[in-house]
Amino acid sequence: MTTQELTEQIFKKKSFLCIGLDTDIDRIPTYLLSEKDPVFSFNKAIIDATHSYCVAYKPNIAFYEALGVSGWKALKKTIEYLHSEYPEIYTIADAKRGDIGNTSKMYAKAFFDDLGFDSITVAPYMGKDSVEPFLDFTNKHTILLALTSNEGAFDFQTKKIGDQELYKEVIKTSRTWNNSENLMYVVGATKAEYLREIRKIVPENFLLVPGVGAQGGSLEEVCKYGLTKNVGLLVNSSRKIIYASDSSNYAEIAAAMAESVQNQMADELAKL
Ligand SMILES: O=C(O)c1cc(=O)[nH]c(=O)n1[C@@H]1O[C@H](COP(=O)(O)O)[C@@H](O)[C@H]1O
Repeated sequence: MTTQELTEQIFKKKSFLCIGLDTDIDRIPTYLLSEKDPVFSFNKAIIDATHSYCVAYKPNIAFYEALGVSGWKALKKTIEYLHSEYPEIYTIADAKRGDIGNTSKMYAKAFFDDLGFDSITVAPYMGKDSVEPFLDFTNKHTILLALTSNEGAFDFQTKKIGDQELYKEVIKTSRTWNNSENLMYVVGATKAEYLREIRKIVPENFLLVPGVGAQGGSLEEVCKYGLTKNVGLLVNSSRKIIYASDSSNYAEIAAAMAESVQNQMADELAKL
């Protein structure tokens, strides 16, 4: 999906919500465990109930890999279901990959070609030749970790090299790489005030902002510093939405939670 198509969907649905499919077999309603593929059943119900309130889904690959072959099958069924039933939805493989060039190329093929995701999260630590194999793909986005939502972000990302913080160096340098127009950046909602500085470097790029909901980030603050005239934000919430209830009407309750976030987003978009 192109950036333009994503932006059109955002204005159409008045939402820049990304729902994280961090589907944990230990947290889904127990009655689903008797089903053939409990993880897919859960995802399908969540997607059917919430798709009109969001523009993107982000399965976190760890939750699927942890289950071995059955987890990978559930992931594949989930992405195929999205492609066939809701092709307008933008998909993010939260895989946080990145390796020497020929290995990155294989990761890119796995997530873009085989699974058909629109985008993937990538760690910048190994530099240009580890990221460019992802950027080679047309109409696919590479979402580079810039300033993450966790406490450990302060261990390295905000440390200065020369006269600027590492996360700024990552963003600035990545803009010189081949096909850098395919880049988006991860910035944690828990560090919303940093968005003011980040927007000076990347006034237009889309940012994936996780950390509202369970991690306590504020949507209002994120919008204050991060929204652009073309929106430029995908705000992710996982646990707060998908585990809003563990009763039999869990999908309905998740939809109500997603709708309330979408309503706040519609208010923010109305201010543009
Ligand atoms: O790349 C990510 O999506 C990510 C980056 C980051 O800085 N912080 C962060 O929480 N995430 C992911 O975003 C999701 C947040 O989940 P919740 O805290 O449950 O909303 C998880 O899948 C995290 O792995």
